[in-house]
Amino acid sequence: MAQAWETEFGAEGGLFRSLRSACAADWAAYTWHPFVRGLSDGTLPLPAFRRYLIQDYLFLIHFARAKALAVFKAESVEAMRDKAEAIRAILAETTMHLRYCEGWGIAEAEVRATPESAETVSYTRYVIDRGLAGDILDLEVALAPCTVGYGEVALRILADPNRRTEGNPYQSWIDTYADPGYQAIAKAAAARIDALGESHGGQARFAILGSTFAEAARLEARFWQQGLDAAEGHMASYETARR
Ligand SMILES: Cc1ncc(CN)c(N)n1
Repeated sequence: MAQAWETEFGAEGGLFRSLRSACAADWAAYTWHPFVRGLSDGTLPLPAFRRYLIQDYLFLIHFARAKALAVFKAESVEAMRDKAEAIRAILAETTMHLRYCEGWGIAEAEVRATPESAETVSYTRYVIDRGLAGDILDLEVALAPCTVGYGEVALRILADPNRRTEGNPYQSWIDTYADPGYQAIAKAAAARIDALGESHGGQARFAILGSTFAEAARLEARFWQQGLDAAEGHMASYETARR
């Protein structure tokens, strides 16, 4: 039987699912990364999460810029309106980040002053570049692994038999992406890829679109990995526990 996250996003035969299955190994490495499994069972070392979360705040600011580019490149006024709403949602997402940081005694000004990591720069600027060089479909395909992937990550966590539900320090992170509001955004992003695939020649452009999508999925996996790498001193016992 298919898992919930396999059927929840995009339509059967649509461009989103074709892109996801064309890079199945990269996609699985992203959406069920050891970092994600550590969020689920609550064993992720806190320094790994802290590093990730601060960089993710910076990531979201640049992602909002990429979405603003999607307003510029939009094919219709309706699409512009939807994207404007998506920008509002992505900036609202950062409130969760700031709540965690506040709990650690880290003020927003300090988060903003943190230098971007190579992983943050490479992922965000890659997406912006795909949008600048291409059309709205190239850009939306580069954006989709972010928006849809976290929807899938949350569903995988909810279905995880090892999930820690009591006293999980990462519960509010999980709640943010399992929330019906976020899930609806993720579904709409996958549906948009399907629709643009139809209207903008997705099949004829599949080779380049597939490589953009797979690259973004790999950049997502590296984004988690930077958290684990930053917590190296704490990692030996974590990795032993994961085996
Ligand atoms: C790196 C990354 N990818 C996706 C998301 C979900 N918007 C996020 N917050 N950060």
